[in-house]
Amino acid sequence: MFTMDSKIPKPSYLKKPTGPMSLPGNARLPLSRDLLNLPTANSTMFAKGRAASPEQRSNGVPNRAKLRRSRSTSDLNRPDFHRPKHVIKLATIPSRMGNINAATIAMMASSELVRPVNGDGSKSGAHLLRRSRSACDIAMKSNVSLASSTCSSTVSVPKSLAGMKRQPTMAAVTTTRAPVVPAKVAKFETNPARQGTASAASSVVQKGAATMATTKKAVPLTKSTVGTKVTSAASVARMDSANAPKANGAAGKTNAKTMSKRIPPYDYKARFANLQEKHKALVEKYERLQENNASRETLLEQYQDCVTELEALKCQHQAVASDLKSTTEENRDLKQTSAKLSAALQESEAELAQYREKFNATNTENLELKKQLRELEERAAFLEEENVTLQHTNTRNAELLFQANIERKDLHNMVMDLRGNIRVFCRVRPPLSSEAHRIECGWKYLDEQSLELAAMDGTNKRIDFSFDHVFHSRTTQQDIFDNVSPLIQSALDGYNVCIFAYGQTGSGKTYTMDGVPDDLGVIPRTVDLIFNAINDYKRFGWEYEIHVNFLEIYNEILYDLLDTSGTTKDLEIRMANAKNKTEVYVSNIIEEKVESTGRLHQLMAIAKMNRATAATAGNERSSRSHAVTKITLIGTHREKGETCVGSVNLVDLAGSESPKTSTRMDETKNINRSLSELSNVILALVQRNEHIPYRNSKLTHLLMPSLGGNSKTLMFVNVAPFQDCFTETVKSLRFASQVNSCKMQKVRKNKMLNSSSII
Ligand SMILES: Nc1ncnc2c1ncn2[C@@H]1O[C@H](COP(=O)(O)OP(=O)(O)OP(=O)(O)O)[C@@H](O)[C@H]1O
Repeated sequence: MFTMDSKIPKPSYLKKPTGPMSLPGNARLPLSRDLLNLPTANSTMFAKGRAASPEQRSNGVPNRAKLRRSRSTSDLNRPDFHRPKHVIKLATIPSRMGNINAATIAMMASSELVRPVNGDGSKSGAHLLRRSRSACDIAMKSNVSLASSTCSSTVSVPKSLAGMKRQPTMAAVTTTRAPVVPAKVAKFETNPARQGTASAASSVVQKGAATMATTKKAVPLTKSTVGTKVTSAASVARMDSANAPKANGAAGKTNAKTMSKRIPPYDYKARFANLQEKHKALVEKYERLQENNASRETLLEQYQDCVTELEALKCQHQAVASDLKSTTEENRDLKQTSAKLSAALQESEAELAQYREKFNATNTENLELKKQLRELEERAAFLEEENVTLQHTNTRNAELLFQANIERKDLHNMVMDLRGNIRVFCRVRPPLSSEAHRIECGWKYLDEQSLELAAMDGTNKRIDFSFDHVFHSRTTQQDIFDNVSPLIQSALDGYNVCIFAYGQTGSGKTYTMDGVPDDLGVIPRTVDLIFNAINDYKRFGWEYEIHVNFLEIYNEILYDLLDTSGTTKDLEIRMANAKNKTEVYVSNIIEEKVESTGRLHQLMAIAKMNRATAATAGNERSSRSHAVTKITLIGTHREKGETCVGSVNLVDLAGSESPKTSTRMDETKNINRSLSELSNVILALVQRNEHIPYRNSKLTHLLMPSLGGNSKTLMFVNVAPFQDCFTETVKSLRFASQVNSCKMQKVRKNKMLNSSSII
């Protein structure tokens, strides 16, 4: 039986194995007898009890030593079993311990090639053997768990493996877990109880290969590397599985021999032979282990390569992770941008929808407008045709109107001729409020053209006068102008018109001609009428230019009333180069072209300020000069190529004054003389004398074109209503009555006359 504590001396050539098989520190290998007691069927064997020894089976007498060992072995599974404190805890020994084949250890133990040694090198006692057997049992049991733990640690402890690459000691071997896994699995393939563990290990290997394959998908591993790993793991598994039956077979043979043939202790020869066989088996085992170790070193190198490659893959993984992170961030930014773009797109779509609605509305409106445009175009075409027709009609009507206007002018002139080329209007002014104390003459207005003047001096003297029109003291300025305006119309038709006021000082001449601001006289009303008339004449195709000058004759000297320079100019009345020698003009006089009523009124105000005035017996502000306002009207009809030039001479004569009452005799004499010359000229015209004394005075010379021949003359004879003016009144009325009775020859219209030659 087992003689682990045999006293047989060891052969000298049997030495304790050193080197790769030596155990470090206090670690020890289990004895062969312990290994022989390992359960071979299943782990429950320990629970069922101790296996019977051959001695027990043969004679039933138990060996006490065996019983103690058996009990010790079985005690491992007993709940009340207590492990000695100084025994090394084999559970913490790395899996390399489990790589030692049980049969090999048994052989070593039986041949005492390996004996447990304490730390001090002394042989262990019986209790150590018991512990060794128990430890071996535990180691056997722990192989199951170590198998899985080894598999699980193949990846998690690569560095420890790297450090123990080439250390054949048990400690180094035990830490080299990853390559051992297949061999361990192979060792237990013969044990049915451990086949499950082996298959689990195989599955672990397959899982490892699968993991590598998965890693290949995730990380670009080289195909050859993965294949080498898997192949190496599989080869180790195959190799160990191939070796395991041999080792188990050797151990089985030894056990069988030991169990079948008991070598007596004294049979040294047999024991030596037995030991030789065991030695031989151990040597073979050792060689196989060397081979396995070499393969494991290869595996370690491959593992190192894998680790290196794994580090590279980690670097790649980090790079890929970094790329993934940046890509993720970029993806996030792109998502944000995409969200913004989506929102903007939605807004744009909404806006587009609004624009489409507007477009549709506008399109509809456009269609409607096009329809209206077509209608308007048709309407325009129709109106164009109608316009052409109307233009023809208008042209014809314009021609008719032009001819009618000519006829009207002729008729108007005929009427004027019938009324007389020189007409006389008599106007009696009313007494002023300040003149209530003055005695009036007896005024009896027989009709519109005659009156009876009665002296209120007690003589009862009555004198009848007839004129073209008699205006009593209550006659308004408008009534006066209504009777004057036909002559202004004649001026627009191309005739020379002269309107003057004759009478005693203070009789109302200036009032009649200029008027007062609240009640305008003939001259301003004439200006307004002219500008209104030329606007109407535009419809007949006539365009008019208006030229104006203001002249004053004071003491037989000519003055320009528009000259505000203060210098005295030499104004001379000169004859125009004309056939009839009746056309005159004034040299060096300012003649302004007027285009508005306002401007003409402005010039009239300037002339009025420059006119000489002084107080007289009959007028506090008497006009002591003859004022002549000349308005020249030049009409042009471009279509007909006709031009007509007319003029209006508006004369406010200085008032005649009795020398008895005059304080300025020279002035009065000049005034009275010029008025007398005017009377002579008019009487000469009336009497159709051959010689007309125009040149006897500046006034008659200036008015020569307007007093005879081509002219229409209107004379206002103004009289004061008072008895103290009776003599001067009768004198004026008699002169006027004489003028009224004269017959002037038929006048002719101005044609194509030079403005400078017309006066
Ligand atoms: N028809 C009238 N109605 C009311 N007042 C009038 C009328 N005629 C003249 N007068 C007033 O009589 C006064 C004298 O008239 P005005 O100055 O016109 O006389 P005259 O003939 O021009 O005198 P002179 O010859 O001295 O210049 C003025 O105060 C004027 O306002």
